[in-house]
Amino acid sequence: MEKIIVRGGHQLNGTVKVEGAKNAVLPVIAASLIASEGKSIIKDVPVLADVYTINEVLRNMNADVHFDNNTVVVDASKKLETEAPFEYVRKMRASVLVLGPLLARYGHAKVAMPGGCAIGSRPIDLHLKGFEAMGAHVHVGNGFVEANVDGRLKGAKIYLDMPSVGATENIMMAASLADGKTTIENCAKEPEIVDLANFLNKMGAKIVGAGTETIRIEGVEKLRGIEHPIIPDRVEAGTFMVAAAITGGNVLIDNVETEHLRSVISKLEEMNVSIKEEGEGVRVIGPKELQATDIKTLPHPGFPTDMQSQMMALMLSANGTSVITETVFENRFMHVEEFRRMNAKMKIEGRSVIIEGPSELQGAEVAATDLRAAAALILAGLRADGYTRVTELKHLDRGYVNLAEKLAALGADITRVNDDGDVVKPFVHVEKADDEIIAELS
Ligand SMILES: CC(=O)N[C@H]1[C@@H](OP(=O)(O)OP(=O)(O)OC[C@H]2O[C@@H](n3ccc(=O)[nH]c3=O)[C@H](O)[C@@H]2O)O[C@H](CO)[C@@H](O)[C@@H]1O
Ligand SMILES: C=C(OP(=O)(O)O)C(=O)O
Repeated sequence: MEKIIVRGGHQLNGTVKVEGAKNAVLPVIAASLIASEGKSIIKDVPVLADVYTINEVLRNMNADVHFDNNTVVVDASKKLETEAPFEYVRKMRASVLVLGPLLARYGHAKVAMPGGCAIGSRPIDLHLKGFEAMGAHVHVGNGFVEANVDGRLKGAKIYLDMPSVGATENIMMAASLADGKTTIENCAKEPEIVDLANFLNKMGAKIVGAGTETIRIEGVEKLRGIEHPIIPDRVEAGTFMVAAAITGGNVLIDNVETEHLRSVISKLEEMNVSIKEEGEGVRVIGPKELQATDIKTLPHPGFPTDMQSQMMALMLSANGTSVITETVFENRFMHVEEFRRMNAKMKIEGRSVIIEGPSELQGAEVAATDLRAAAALILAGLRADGYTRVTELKHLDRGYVNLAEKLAALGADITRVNDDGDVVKPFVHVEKADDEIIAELS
């Protein structure tokens, strides 16, 4: 089993570049299934396990997919299969995002039901209600969800009980090819929704209002492949901001859209971290003493749940009592037990965690419980006394490109090793054939 070994106590200095956003590229690749003509050329794609997984989902449906040089090219113009089996959905919930495009284009889609995961139960009822409102028959049984429609989907007025990112994306993709107008109210406003709408509009869709709480879509008869660059990853950027802050370092983080990170920047500033825009990025300087603060996760533009565990790592080193309240996912505190192994002083009360800082963090063997927890444990390791060994790196590889190597380049004492203690490169090597990589992921 591979692990990352960090020895704390090194200030980070230098420049690091942020990759394209995982949560933007996955829906965009899924949306490329909708193009019945031409190729979709998706640029600035991060080399992540999740990207290989979604590419495999598409290949399995008979689409031609090539991934090289941070570019994914999808040709979905052939007749496609309309099913996604459990082996992919199990690895990555975002596989359900093929439902909307397939249903809209072929009138049929069948995808394994995603189960819960380490952060909560994560149902897809809002996606399905949206499809039903557009005239689809949805059947859930034998571990699959199957949706059918005779002819085209019909435009509809859809109100989401909560602003689900995935439901907004799935419905927006389906409505792009529906007959008539669709309105999605109380929809998600995340930057990744805007990126997907921009991609679809370039393909010929008619979508207005993405980034606000009402999206209006006028369906068109067909969409064609086009070229599109992916927005920078705001969560990776936020993770490096915390890395600079927790080590009292001075790091220029390049390729950052500060507008997407307002809530994170504002909280870091409350903790005495200095953040200044510089060129296409931000310079982050950690203070001598971090100040405690409180955060509550909320849909965008509120504080993102995907930065909750990294901020928890930072709060452990802050002076005073900090409170984190998680409102987006019901169970995203699995990392608390792992932090406790590092001598963290904190307790869970309902949906909140109370952190009495500063904790004298000690290196320990810890296991990543989900993707962001993996990053958070590494961040805590940058500060802790002695060696921290982080296992279960399959979570990390879903969403971070070369995190250990990027931190090492900034001056961290960090390596990734295999069972024999030999230093390993990250699991993905662009020069390898896709099928070799898939074999490693399985
Ligand atoms: C690939 C991707 O983009 N993943 C992101 C996406 O996940 P994802 O799209 O799965 O998250 P949602 O916004 O849909 O989920 C938010 C909340 O709504 C609930 N819900 C959602 C759909 C539904 O039909 N019924 C329902 O009850 C979920 O259980 C959760 O409690 O947004 C999350 C919230 O910002 C992020 O943490 C994830 O990183
Ligand atoms: C929860 C996350 O992703 P996913 O929805 O793909 O599980 C995440 O990116 O932190």
